[in-house]
Order: sequence, then structure tokens, then C-alpha cells
Amino acid sequence: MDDAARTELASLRKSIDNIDAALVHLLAERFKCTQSVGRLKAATGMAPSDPERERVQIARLRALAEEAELDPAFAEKFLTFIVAEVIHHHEQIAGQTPHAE
Ligand SMILES: C=C(O[C@@H]1C=C(C(=O)O)C=C[C@H]1O)C(=O)O
Repeated sequence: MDDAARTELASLRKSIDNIDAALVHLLAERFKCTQSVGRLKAATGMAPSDPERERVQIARLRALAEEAELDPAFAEKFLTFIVAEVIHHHEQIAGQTPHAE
């Protein structure tokens, strides 16, 4: 690898590191919100998952991905992965919370 390529690789990796840091911060904020949703659902006796909400989110994210030239199938897979973790958290919260009814 020549010097120019080495410099370009280092610069691209710096941007990748910044983007990865932003993703971690965004995910942390998202999980703070979903934890609050989980507590609200558990306290009011709502089900941990909401398939209709997920359907709307997937359709929206797929459209946004297409606009942004990101593979929509990847966007859906990514959201589905995150939502599965959120639902798992909600089930745990529900198991520890007495229902308000
Ligand atoms: C956060 C919620 O709970 C679940 C998790 C979702 C998410 O992570 O976006 C969406 C729907 C629900 O299955 C919600 O109902 O809004």
C-alpha cells in the first residue's frame, strides 16, 4: 500500500469510528425511550409487543432506506433485530411489575 492509500484508509476509518460512536449514542437513547415504554406498558397491563406498530415502522424504514440508497432488506433486518431485544426487555419488566389493571 502506498502513502496516499494509507492516508485515505486512515481518514475513512476515522469517519467510520465517528459514525460508530454516533450509532452507539443513538441506540443508547432509543433504548432509554423503549425502557420507559416498557415500564408504562407493564404498569398499565399492555402487551410487550405491538405488531401493528412494528408493521408501520418497517414500511417507513424500508421507504427511508430506499431514499437513502441503503438496502431496504438490511434496514428491515436491523430494525427487527433491535425490536426483538426491546420486546425481550419489555417481557422482563412485565415479569417484575404488578399490573395496575
Ligand atoms: C417500543 C414499543 O414496543 C415494542 C418495540 C418497538 C420498537 O422497538 O420500536 C415497537 C413496537 C413494540 O413491539 C412500542 O410499542 O412503541
